[in-house]
Amino acid sequence: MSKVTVVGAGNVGATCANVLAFNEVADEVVMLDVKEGVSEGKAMDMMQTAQLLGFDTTVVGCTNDYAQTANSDVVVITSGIPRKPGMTREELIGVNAGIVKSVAQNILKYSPNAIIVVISNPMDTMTYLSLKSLGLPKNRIIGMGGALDSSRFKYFLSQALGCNANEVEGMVIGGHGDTTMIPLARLATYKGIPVSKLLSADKLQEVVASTMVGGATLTKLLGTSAWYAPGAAGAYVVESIIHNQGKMVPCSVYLEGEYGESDLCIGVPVILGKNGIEKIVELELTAEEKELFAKSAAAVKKTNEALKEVGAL
Ligand SMILES: NC(=O)C1=CN([C@@H]2O[C@H](COP(=O)(O)OP(=O)(O)OC[C@H]3O[C@@H](n4cnc5c(N)ncnc54)[C@H](O)[C@@H]3O)[C@@H](O)[C@H]2O)C=CC1
Ligand SMILES: O=C([O-])CC(=O)C(=O)O
Repeated sequence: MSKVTVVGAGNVGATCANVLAFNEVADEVVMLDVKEGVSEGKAMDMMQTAQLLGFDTTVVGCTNDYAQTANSDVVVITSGIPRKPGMTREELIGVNAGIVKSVAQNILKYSPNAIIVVISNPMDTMTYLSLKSLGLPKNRIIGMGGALDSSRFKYFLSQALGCNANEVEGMVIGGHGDTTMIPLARLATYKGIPVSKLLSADKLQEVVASTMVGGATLTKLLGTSAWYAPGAAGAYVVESIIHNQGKMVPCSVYLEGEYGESDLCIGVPVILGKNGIEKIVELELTAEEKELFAKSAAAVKKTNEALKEVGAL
């Protein structure tokens, strides 16, 4: 029996739960929200698609009843407010730090062995907060951002190349912020061919820039932040863990000297499996990439400092 809980049944949480159910990633998916009846309603709505879509996962909704989340293998935290056009993710810290901290503590009471996937923004800082306040081993606290950013990178590359996005490889490391993301253009390929051989330097720079502000662009169009790709990216990370897939996915994880950094959570490639983070992969970066990474880490650390100001740490 495998069980996943998704906390926050809003745009991202409900989409994530829906993808988990549709793909039969777990036997049971529990959605929990503070809004009376919303999780229950969305769970019932999803269960009424089971016959149409042909899945056997059971989706359960509850209003703030953590007993129903008991013994989850993986818990996804999406609770908190999203940004509005013109805002940065970092501006959400004041409201979201308190929400994420209390949710993480409640979760652990009922699922002491769960692996926790943090999605709420500012995600790297919320991952750091969860790790520090729960005191769990670092392999069990994973921030989701790189899976989404890499998917957007591959989308923009495929648009520039005029090819199928499934045939493009690429990774985004660094912080999950408009200015902290590092799309690794040097390592991106189309069917094994470096994209730098197929696109001009200017075009490639355009793709990198579009990827970095991918979330902001959608927020401007939608009036709130995106949810289809974020929810699917959350489900992708959960599936990699629950099905012990051993996939390499950039995730926000606690560094202790890797990439020359320590005491922060930031996006780097990791191998995901049944223990959560099975291994941190250390890429050989160029001097320029190393400099970008150091700058990104400094910015993430600065946001982490605000956790003390808002009384969360
Ligand atoms: N890491 C990433 O790649 C991404 C992160 N996000 C972030 O995910 C978060 C959620 O975004 P959306 O789903 O669009 O927002 P939303 O507003 O649609 O949903 C958030 C839900 O959290 C619930 N909630 C608030 N406090 C709660 C608590 N204490 N316990 C349980 N539930 C609680 C709300 O009632 C609401 O239903 C935001 O912080 C957003 O910035 C969004 C997209 C991508
Ligand atoms: O842009 C936002 O605020 C939400 C998010 O993290 C994303 O879609 O990448």
